[in-house]
Amino acid sequence: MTKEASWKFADDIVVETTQIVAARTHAAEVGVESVSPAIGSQLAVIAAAARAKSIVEIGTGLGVSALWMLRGAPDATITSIDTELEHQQVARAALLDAKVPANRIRLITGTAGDVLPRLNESSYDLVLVDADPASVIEYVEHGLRLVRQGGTVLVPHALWKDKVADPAQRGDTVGDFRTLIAELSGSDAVLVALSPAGDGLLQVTKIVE
Ligand SMILES: C[S@@+](CC[C@H](N)C(=O)[O-])C[C@H]1O[C@@H](n2cnc3c(N)ncnc32)[C@H](O)[C@@H]1O
Repeated sequence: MTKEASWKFADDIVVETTQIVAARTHAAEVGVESVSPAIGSQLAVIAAAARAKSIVEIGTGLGVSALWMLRGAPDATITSIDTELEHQQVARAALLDAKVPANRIRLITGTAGDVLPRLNESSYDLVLVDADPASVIEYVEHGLRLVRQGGTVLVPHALWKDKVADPAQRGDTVGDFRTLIAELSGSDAVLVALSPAGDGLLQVTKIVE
């Protein structure tokens, strides 16, 4: 068996809810890349294990990652940022359809770079970083400011289409992911794990305030 077969297996065994399947289909139709089923299920497990009550999501998309995180942490409030109002309208409908109470869904339409500085520091259990990859380092810095001690920043696509691990690959996004992973891995302020499922999931838990 190849690694590809194992990754396909990890995606294929996941059972998604009807709302997640619908959101994923809708996202594909409008060309938005949702987290894979294997990553989504991992997000749910992390959210559940953290007993997350407050989540920030950078990059709502059509709601796939939000639906997964709230499946793991059904009591959580999600604050999700996206530049596209149409994406968020579909995501809100999907979350409501999944019985997430309206008062726990806070969707902010805007640029993450403008919105993140306005959020309170050390106030969130989880921050998911999944918007424009050119700003991933900036968003993770914000994420680590926003999570409480013991909180976790999650970065899907951290292996960026298998390019991060390939020394022959160059480019700003690849370089930024390499820098991010290397710098965080050498930091005493966080615990870091890089899961190779899907397109990679970087998990960064803040252990020092
Ligand atoms: C990869 S998609 C998010 C997918 C979503 N997390 C999921 O798995 O269902 C990236 C989203 O980030 C949004 N986006 C791009 N640049 C942004 C920015 N500067 N600030 C906020 N959102 C941004 C896009 O509109 C898009 O909906």
